[in-house]
Amino acid sequence: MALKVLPMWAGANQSHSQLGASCFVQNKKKVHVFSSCRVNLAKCEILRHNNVEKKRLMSLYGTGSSSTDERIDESQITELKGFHKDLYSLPRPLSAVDRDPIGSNGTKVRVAYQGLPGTYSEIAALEAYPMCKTVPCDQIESVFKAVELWLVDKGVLPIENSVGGSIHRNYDLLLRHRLHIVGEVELVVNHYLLGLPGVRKEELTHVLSDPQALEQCEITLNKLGIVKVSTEDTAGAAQIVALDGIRETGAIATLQAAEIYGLDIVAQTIQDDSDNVTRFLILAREPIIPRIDKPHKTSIVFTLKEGPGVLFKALAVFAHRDINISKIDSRPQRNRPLRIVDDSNKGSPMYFDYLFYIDFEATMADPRAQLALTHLKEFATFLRVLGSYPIYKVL
Ligand SMILES: O=C(O)C(=O)C[C@]1(C(=O)O)C=C[C@@H](O)C=C1
Repeated sequence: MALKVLPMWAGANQSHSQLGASCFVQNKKKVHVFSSCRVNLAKCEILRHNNVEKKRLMSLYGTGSSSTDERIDESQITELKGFHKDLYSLPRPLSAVDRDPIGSNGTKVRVAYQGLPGTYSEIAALEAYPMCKTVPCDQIESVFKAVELWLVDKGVLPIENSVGGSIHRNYDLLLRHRLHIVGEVELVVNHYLLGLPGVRKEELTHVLSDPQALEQCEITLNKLGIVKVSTEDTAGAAQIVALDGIRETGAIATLQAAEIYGLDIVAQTIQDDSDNVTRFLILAREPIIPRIDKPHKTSIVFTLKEGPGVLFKALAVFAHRDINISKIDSRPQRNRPLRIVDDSNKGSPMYFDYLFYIDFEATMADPRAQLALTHLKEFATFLRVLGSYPIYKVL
């Protein structure tokens, strides 16, 4: 078999693992990631095709499995983790491939998202890479694993909403994994109330949806006196309504979900705030080379030593260099250890009083940003750059 090495590794050591990994990606045309039982029916043909390829690659790289299951499940992900182990301990070359993640059409890029087809996350993936192949995952954790294990190129993560604020469990995942933020997308989220064909709003007693979506429609739903029930994602809610066939149960989901699962639109724009915007991050294995010809932002997370005025000092490192801070968030961690991965991808539990997340408007290629972070390190007990990426602008 002819090995084709990805340009990403040019100039780096061409170890067996690197060649293996490159080959793995090059040959793996179609992938699908599920860690448990929810299979996306619309993608079954991909699974069938992929299984043959997967078995061939696994036996080729000594990770052989004779499983007849067509899905890539948790045990296979564990096997593949061993296979990629060496890769993680190597120095990370910067990627020039991804110089312009948002704006290029993203042909052949495979982007993982949580949920079934028709979620807002899938729409965000297509906004970032209009021609990409979207890959549904049953859990947000599987999105991270899919990127880490080279099953896909990118992952999409909802991170904050104009009504609900930061999605803290997703921020925690950023720390537990060692992926890099390479882009962001801001999506205007218009929620639709969906029901079985012919159902009227007055008939609905229960509504299913993702917890964030339910929160964004809380006032409207309370007025209607409808009982809210959480599901994994909005499209999953639509699928349950379609499969269960209970007239009294509706779903809050996208217009796309109504079409995919054959539901009627009972009401539209049902969010409490008409300017309902969710911000998504695009994650990748490698950081991008920050450009200086486009406005960028950098996301960091840090913890501080105890003492009076330390947060003031931390913010001053940016103010002194005229760097605008576009977001600041803190997260108490007092009694809860957080498993944090370091550069060698080894995880260790750490206790913090507070984690501070900051987005500032400069790239890591900007000397002002480098000086600010060097200064911050003087009193930070922990500091990680999550990524430098172009600021999303609505055209
Ligand atoms: O369930 C979905 O459709 C998602 O993409 C997730 C999600 C979120 O968790 O914030 C994304 C956008 C909306 O804010 C509602 C739900």
